[in-house]
Amino acid sequence: MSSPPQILSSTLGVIPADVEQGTAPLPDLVPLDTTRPYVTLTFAQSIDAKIAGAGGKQLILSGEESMRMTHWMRTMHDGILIGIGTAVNDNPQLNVRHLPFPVQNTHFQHYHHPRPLILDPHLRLSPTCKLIYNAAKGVGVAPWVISAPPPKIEGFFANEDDGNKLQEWEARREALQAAGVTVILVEPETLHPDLPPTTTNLPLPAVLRTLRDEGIRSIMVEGGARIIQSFLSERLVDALIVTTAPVLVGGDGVGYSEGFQQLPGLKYIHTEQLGRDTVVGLKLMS
Ligand SMILES: NC(=O)C1=CN([C@@H]2O[C@H](COP(=O)(O)OP(=O)(O)OC[C@H]3O[C@@H](n4cnc5c(N)ncnc54)[C@H](OP(=O)(O)O)[C@@H]3O)[C@@H](O)[C@H]2O)C=CC1
Ligand SMILES: Nc1nc(O)c(N)c(N[C@@H]2O[C@H](COP(=O)(O)O)[C@@H](O)[C@H]2O)n1
Repeated sequence: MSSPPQILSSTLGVIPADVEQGTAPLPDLVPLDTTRPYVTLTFAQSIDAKIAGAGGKQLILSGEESMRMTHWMRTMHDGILIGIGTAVNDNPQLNVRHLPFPVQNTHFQHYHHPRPLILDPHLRLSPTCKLIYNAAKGVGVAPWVISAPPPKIEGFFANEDDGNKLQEWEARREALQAAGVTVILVEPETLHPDLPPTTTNLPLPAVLRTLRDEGIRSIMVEGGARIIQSFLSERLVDALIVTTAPVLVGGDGVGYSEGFQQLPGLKYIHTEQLGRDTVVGLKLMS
């Protein structure tokens, strides 16, 4: 597959004729709400709708052809967003290494690589992860971590433990920044006072607005399970491209469809068989 498969042009749009395949994000990815980036949600699942094995074990579900389709899709977006659960569990690279080697250039310089964006409310990303290592070696784009400000310590309730937590948070932020990561803080929504702060999800509308303000016009959301649930149930999906591999994972595997309240209105666009996998594209109803 030396050019992007049809599922991508049918669902997302075509690359302008004067642009070499894979070298620039798609210019026509414009959401209805232009205060946020265009969102393409994409992942690979088994035929029993699991995205990982028991205990979150990473599974390579995509075959060679559909994996290459995913890497073409990565070139088409400004950013590639995952949750910290995936970053910690999979230690991913999020680059486009499965694309064909260009004749006259090095692979990394030739293609457009999306900026990795990690939703990480508690700064759990390791400063020695592959994303940071690759960027330091010049074979990856430095990730941005989207996080929340540290818990506020105020007057009467301040104690030594709170002070230590704040120092630890500052140390984690400094370590990430020293490793080349940009840390962006988004104010979390007001929590119910009885809820522990660990239950915080970053508010996606504010995250997306912040990313758009920082120049990110399109993102590909790759998962994992909780991130997929959040984007679908908050109806923040412009396109959905799902690869289904002909395997069964079983009841212990990780699914993504619990807890949906409202779903985005998506219309069917295209199905393509890539090797043994079936890839389906849907788009937001206009
Ligand atoms: N087959 C596929 O295509 C893919 C499979 N996977 C698999 O998914 C699994 C990981 O999924 P999961 O554990 O759910 O982790 P996620 O990658 O979905 O990350 C979830 C974490 O992101 C943080 N977060 C911040 N804001 C939000 C928000 N608004 N909504 C949801 N989460 C938010 C929270 O961090 P905190 O806990 O710090 O508060 C949360 O726990 C792995 O097993 C991985 O292999 C992942 C991607 C693709
Ligand atoms: N398209 C696709 N197919 C699979 O079978 C997968 N397991 C995933 N996982 C996602 O890709 C990330 C790994 O990326 P790198 O190979 O390290 O570049 C992984 O973390 C998931 O987000 N995707």
